[in-house]
Amino acid sequence: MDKFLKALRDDHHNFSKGELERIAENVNPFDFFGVWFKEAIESAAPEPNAMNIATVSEDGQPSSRLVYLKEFYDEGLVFYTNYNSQKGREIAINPKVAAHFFWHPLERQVRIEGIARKAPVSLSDKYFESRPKGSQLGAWASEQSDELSDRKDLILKAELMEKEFGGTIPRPEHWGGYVIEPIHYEFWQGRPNRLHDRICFRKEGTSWQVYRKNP
Ligand SMILES: Cc1cc2nc3c(=O)[nH]c(=O)nc-3n(C[C@H](O)[C@H](O)[C@H](O)COP(=O)(O)O)c2cc1C
Ligand SMILES: Cc1ncc(COP(=O)(O)O)c(C=O)c1O
Repeated sequence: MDKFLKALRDDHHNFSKGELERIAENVNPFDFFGVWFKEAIESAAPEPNAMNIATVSEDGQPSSRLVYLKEFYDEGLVFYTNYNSQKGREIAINPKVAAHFFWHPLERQVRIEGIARKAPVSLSDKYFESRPKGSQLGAWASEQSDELSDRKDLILKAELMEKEFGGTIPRPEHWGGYVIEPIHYEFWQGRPNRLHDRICFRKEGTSWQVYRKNP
């Protein structure tokens, strides 16, 4: 085995930076997520809003990729993307998704399962307007996830779009937000000897069932 990989394999890092005692029954996991997210931003965690999103294809093949969490909306988590992308096409058929955050300096991860729905048009418009012009043109130029035979075509398309629109770039209909409505949360805090804390919330009707899982 490669000696670098061996060094990693042999580094049995003992998680010891925190603990997660039982959370009171009446805590809303969304608010709890907000507290952890704020702490992640305040920590040295790189890209604390980078979240892995997993979707599943029509034939059951999961795939995942990082996106940026851009806002909380109505107790949902919002990210923006191309609706015709692989993830967009998969969500259109099966809106069940999983989201995952890892905040290394805090030795914490959060797992979320939920349902993704397109964000209201007004929210997507507002966010699109706030993006740098280059990224706005990129959203027009990129047929995200489709095969690209030559990068030059992509650059050319962005230049053409710039000429076509001039000043203000409208939001393409195929680009916008998804709001993930969580139905399950897991808050994971690393603990010594692999005896980690895992506190979960499962939605039962309109309330949340809180329970602890074995590490
Ligand atoms: C840190 C990071 C953040 C990203 N954020 C986004 C994002 O917010 N939206 C997006 O469409 N792609 C984002 N990407 C690119 C995606 O990971 C992915 O390559 C792209 O969305 C195409 O995914 P798909 O083909 O599975 O649909 C990001 C990549 C990284 C590494
Ligand atoms: C293709 C793509 N779309 C969207 C985003 C995120 O949105 P924004 O560019 O507005 O930060 C990213 C971030 O890396 C991205 O790579």
